Amino acid sequence: MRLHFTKMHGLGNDFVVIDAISQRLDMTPELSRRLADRRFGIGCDQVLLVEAARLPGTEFHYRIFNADGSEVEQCGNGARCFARFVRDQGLTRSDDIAVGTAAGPIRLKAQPDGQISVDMGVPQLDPAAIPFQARRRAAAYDLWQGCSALRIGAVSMGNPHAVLHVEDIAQAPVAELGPRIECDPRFPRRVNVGFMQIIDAAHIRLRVWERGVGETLACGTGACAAVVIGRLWGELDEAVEVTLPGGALQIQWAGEGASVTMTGPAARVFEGDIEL
Ligand SMILES: N[C@H](CCC[C@H](N)C(=O)O)C(=O)O
Repeated sequence: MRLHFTKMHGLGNDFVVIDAISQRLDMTPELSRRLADRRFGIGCDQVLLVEAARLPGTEFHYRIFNADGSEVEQCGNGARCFARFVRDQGLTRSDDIAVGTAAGPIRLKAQPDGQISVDMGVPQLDPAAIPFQARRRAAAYDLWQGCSALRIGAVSMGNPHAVLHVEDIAQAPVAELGPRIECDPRFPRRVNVGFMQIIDAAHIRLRVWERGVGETLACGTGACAAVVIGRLWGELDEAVEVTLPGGALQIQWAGEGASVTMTGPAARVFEGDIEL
């Protein structure tokens, strides 16, 4: 079976994007691992499927698979690439595209400068919605005890995120703490882990250990999660520039009950066919 794909990225967080409307595709964890494999497949952080709409009021359905084969609820950088893909492929002429995801509908807006703005929905802070095991909701939680005690924020952007504060992003223990927190039993569906250095109230630097992938060059939902937690900690304004290793995203969040808006680029790298 031959499968046509487009390789894309959002600030270096890279994707294999597949039109699963014009191509018949039964995606499995094994197939998504194969496509994501950087030696035996095409190579990417996530595989994104463009499917026919399932919800009234949406134009498409958007599915996301991590490199480890796990299907997940949301991907922010991928959403921007999704918008560019469906417009470039002529699958829509809209510049304001409603898309269904496992986490519910999101809105993708093509900006005149070529960037894409995404309404990422309202962040969920109740532990049960993240999900995260805690007796009650709090702006910060103690993870682990004793000398390895950590203070984290926890939030869902449709997918689960833990956020911790670091003094120097370059020295952040991403490889050491990322996998340990990702698989901590208090996160029953595992978790993405953001390491945030606050530069000032309108600018942070961020590195993210992504659930199911490892450290990526950028994480869109991670940038949203970090701004939400930073605001809850009273340290960030409504509009924040988030600088990740792969580049910068603009995040806006007016506060509890409001949607988070993310704006940034989406790039096409190449198209190809793979024999399966
Ligand atoms: N690793 C994430 C999915 C991709 C998120 C990221 N690539 C983004 O841009 O939001 C998870 O397991 O929830």
